[in-house]
Amino acid sequence: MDIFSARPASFKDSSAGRPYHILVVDDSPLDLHFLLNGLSDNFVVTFASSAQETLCLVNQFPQPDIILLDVVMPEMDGFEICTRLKNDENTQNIPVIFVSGLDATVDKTKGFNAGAVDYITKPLELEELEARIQTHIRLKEQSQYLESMAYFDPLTRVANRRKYNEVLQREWARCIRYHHQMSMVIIDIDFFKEYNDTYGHSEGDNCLISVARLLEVTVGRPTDIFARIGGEEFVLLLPDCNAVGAVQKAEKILEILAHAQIPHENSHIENHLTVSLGVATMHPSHGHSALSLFQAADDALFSAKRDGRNQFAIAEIEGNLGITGEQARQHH
Ligand SMILES: Nc1nc2c(ncn2[C@@H]2O[C@H](COP(=O)(O)OP(=O)(O)OP(=O)(O)O)[C@@H](O)[C@H]2O)c(=O)[nH]1
Repeated sequence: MDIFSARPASFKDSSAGRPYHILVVDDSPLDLHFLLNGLSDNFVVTFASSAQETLCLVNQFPQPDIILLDVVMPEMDGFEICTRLKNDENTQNIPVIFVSGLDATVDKTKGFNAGAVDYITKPLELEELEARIQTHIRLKEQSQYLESMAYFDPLTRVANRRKYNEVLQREWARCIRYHHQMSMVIIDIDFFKEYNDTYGHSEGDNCLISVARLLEVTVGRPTDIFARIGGEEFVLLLPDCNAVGAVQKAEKILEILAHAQIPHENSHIENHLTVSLGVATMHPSHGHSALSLFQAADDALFSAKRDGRNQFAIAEIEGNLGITGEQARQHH
């Protein structure tokens, strides 16, 4: 789903461009099978009759949009299944509705405490069930939409500084744990003030969008992130990446921009748009914050600007934390 596209005007238009997928978990699903046949064609239904089958199906793509979960099940009851789904970051956002013959308040409360969004007692009314399912899917889509708005830059649609900061903190901790290196490349457009002055602010905006589209492809792994962290400043964060890999990324970025030839007649150094880059690699450790990696890359960026722009510079980091520029060049 394009996170910036308008939300569906009516429930008929699934934002995923397909019918919504309901996973029904029930050890004796015959009654439900019969009832759910009456659902509109906005939905497709899959059945699971055990905890094991459920935990397998929820991790298959595309994941269910919603789960209808029975309480009384052999081996593992519905409360336990729900708790497991909510404790797993891959499945915690799938809304769970309990569907049960147990109508005591204590059971309903237990269901909500396990993380369910609703608890419906049997016998079921199809119309009410469908209305509740629609409401919960809509609420989930709205909260997903709001969440993505908070994490993406509205102009370029790449991750914003907030998202970058969260990923940086998380990946820094992970690299400490596994003794992996982490690299960062800060990318700053050269003479962007002149670009705006020459072509106008609106063309400047379009230019930022073009640069984002061109450079986001340098993200190679699911843990990498490309973000806009300032007006004309982007960052490529590369967990589990050594200095040689980071230098290769910086070279690739220079190559992409040289190839794109975005006109910039007042750039002072070329007749097309260029960028300067600061590259840093560290062995994350408890004694240092993730900010030290950013600081090192930023200092390197300053050197690249000072030395003439349209180039990268590698951070010189003292001690056993960092990889010196000389080492990176030799490996390369
Ligand atoms: N169009 C547009 N311009 C922006 C945006 N954010 C920042 N800028 C402009 O980017 C320019 C950055 O200027 P400087 O920091 O002087 O940097 P520069 O001109 O690129 O010079 P060097 O970095 O030294 O090569 C300023 O003119 C800002 O107004 C934006 O969202 N859209």
